[in-house]
This record gives sequence, C-alpha cells and structure tokens, in this order.
Amino acid sequence: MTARLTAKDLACRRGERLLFRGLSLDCMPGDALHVAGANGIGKSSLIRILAGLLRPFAGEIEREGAIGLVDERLALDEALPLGKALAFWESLDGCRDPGRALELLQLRELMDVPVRYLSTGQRKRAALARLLNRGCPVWLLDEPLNGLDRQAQAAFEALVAQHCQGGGIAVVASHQDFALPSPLRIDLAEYAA
Ligand SMILES: Nc1ncnc2c1ncn2[C@@H]1O[C@H](COP(=O)(O)OP(=O)(O)OP(=O)(O)O)[C@@H](O)[C@H]1O
Repeated sequence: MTARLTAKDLACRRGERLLFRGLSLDCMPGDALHVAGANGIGKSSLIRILAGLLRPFAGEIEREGAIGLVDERLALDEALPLGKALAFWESLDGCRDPGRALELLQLRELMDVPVRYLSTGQRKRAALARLLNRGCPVWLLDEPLNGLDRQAQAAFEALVAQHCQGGGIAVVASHQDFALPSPLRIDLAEYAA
C-alpha cells in the first residue's frame, strides 16, 4: 500500500478569521494521527484541506495514495434500501469483498431499510462500510465515532488499527478520545492564530 500525506506550514482562514497557522505534518504508512481540539477550532476545516476540498490560506500539501473521506455527509442514495445503495458503489469502487464490511459493522439486518430511515449511528456505520469497501490507503475521518455506541466504537477503533498495520494512514479529527495504534497527535489549540 503506497501512502504518504505531507503538509507544510498550513494556515486556514474561514470568512474573516484565521483559524490556525504554521501547521505541518508528515504521515507515513502505518501512521495514525489524532487531530484534537475544541468545537469550532478548525478540525473539520483541516480535514477538508487535507482532502483537497478546501484551499489552505497558506502552505503546501502532498498526497500519495487515494483518499477516503468520512464526514457528516453520507454519500448514499437516501431513497434506496441500504443494501442497494451500498451495492451501487461496490461495483464502481471495485470492491472484492463487500460482505466483510457488512459483517464488521453489523449492517446485515439493515440491508432492506431505506437509507433515509437509518438512525444516526446506523448512518455512520454505513459511511464506514463505504470507506472499507473503497480500499483507499489514506483515511481522513472527521468525528468518526459520533453517533456510534460503545461496541461499534471499539469495533471501528480496531478497524483503524488494522488499516494502519496494513500500511495505511489514518488522520482522525475528534474532540473525544480515540484509541489509535500510534501516539501521533496534533492539538489544534497550539496552532491557533
Ligand atoms: N464557510 C465558512 N465561512 C466562515 N466561517 C466558517 C465556514 N465554515 C466554518 N466556519 C467557521 O470556522 C470555524 C471552524 O469550523 P470547523 O468546522 O473547522 O471546526 P471544528 O473544530 O471541526 O468544530 P466541531 O468540533 O464543532 O465540529 C468555526 O468557527 C466555523 O463557524
């Protein structure tokens, strides 16, 4: 798995406010980075910058390997039953073992439920299933534990550890603790402008 995510001297401005500056990181295969900080400090903004969805006010980013982003938006057809909505992407993503994600995230009994009827935690598990099915080496996760019960949280923490052991990278923005396999951590308060 080829993966690398490097950022040099990033600054982020939203509206009239400079949120953070002077932020650099260098993630190699196997690295798991926790981006921590209070509400509104800029965690989601940093994830979007790293994903290439938001232009940094300053700084440079280099990415190697496909990016898998999970945030509060669920990229599944709300009108379809979950099984069909996931299957649409499984073929496009070239997923070879869609059953694995269903098993690991305990989604099997929800296959016939329309996506729009899923609960918050069920929607999050569906988003994580899509992430697993894509097989991207670089995971960018914005508050991935939100809405998950304790059991699902532990299961997902184990999946992130597995991903990193296999040479992947995970960047996890979370205001809560997240059990990660390596102790890398960025506290955004230290880069506040
Ligand atoms: N498009 C925008 N224009 C102006 N300000 C914005 C915009 N989007 C976000 N902001 C502001 O930027 C700040 C950082 O937002 P961001 O969502 O990155 O924070 P966060 O650390 O992820 O917060 P939370 O933990 O609540 O999710 C907030 O004060 C927010 O109001």
